[in-house]
Amino acid sequence: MTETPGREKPLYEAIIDAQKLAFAPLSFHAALALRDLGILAILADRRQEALTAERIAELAGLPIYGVKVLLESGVVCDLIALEGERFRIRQLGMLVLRDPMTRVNMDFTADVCYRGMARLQETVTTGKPTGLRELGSWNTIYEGLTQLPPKTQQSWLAFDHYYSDPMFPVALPLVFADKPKRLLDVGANTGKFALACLEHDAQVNVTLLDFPGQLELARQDIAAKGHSARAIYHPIDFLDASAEFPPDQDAIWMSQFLDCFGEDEIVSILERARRALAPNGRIYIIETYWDNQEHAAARFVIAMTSLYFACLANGNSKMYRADDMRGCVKRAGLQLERKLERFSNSHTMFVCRPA
Ligand SMILES: C[S@@+](CC[C@H](N)C(=O)[O-])C[C@H]1O[C@@H](n2cnc3c(N)ncnc32)[C@H](O)[C@@H]1O
Repeated sequence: MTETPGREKPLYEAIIDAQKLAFAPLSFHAALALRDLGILAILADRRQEALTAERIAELAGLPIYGVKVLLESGVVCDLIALEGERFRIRQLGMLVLRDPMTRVNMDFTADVCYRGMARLQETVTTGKPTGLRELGSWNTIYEGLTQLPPKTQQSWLAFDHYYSDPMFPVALPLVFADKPKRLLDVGANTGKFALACLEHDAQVNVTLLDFPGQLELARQDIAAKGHSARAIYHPIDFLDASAEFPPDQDAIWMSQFLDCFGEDEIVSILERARRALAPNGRIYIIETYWDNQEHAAARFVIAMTSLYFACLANGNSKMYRADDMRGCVKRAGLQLERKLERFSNSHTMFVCRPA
């Protein structure tokens, strides 16, 4: 892939961008405080009338000094406009307050990544997820997912689900066009896709593969919806290359899963998936490739997510380019039967069969 450099910005704009980077952790916390202390909501609710700092402090029930500090940082960060002595919310402030993607990303950054990310340089030099120490003493974040503090776990799950859930209804007809009777959900997490499959097709049996804690959450949700009879829970550590998958699967589903592993691990997982296929079975790999995005915001979010994988998740995984995954597919003895590029906003589906 060749990146064509765009025209350079004027120097004065680049100087401001450089200062935004220099102060990024501070402006991040200012935006978070403006959001979570209710100041942005106060401004949004009274968008027609600009408010003085004193009035905002009064409405928020906060000391005037801190409110002024936040408001003024919000002004230079373009969240808030200053009109004479009064403040009014701007478009960026509205996005921080109301845009679901921005909220999910800010919560994930604040609750999961923020403290650990200060160890990024150590991660790069050692290849270890050194930031994970801030959350717990596991080798990977996945081992500890169900033991994270509630707010951290909630922000992790919200981030995961935000980028998966809307894709499931688009993917279901594609996967079920082949009428699979046995489907394996590899890295099933809390069972959202497995549950969607069980509700979509009354004939399908689904086996869920993940760590035991995640499977227990899935088991509860699937039982609550009355589908326990067609669900099998198979605890596994995918890093154990000798852990084969349950065989004779018509469809093997891997959604936003392979990005949790390094390339050699991906090849090992795909080889085991290949061996678990029934004669006409297919493997469905769904990923968001950072080099294959329509919108600059999606490309930015996906590329930044690699820093989380490095520093907090496991130290050797990342968001891949489509060609990286194509290479792993080939190494695992599979052929790419179909490639559905951005079949659902940011997601690309590889449909694979044994070569
Ligand atoms: C990013 S989530 C993807 C969840 C879901 N497939 C989706 O589309 O949202 C990755 C899942 O893989 C599981 N996982 C990662 N590494 C694992 C390992 N070594 N053994 C077992 N499960 C693992 C995690 O527990 C998590 O549930």
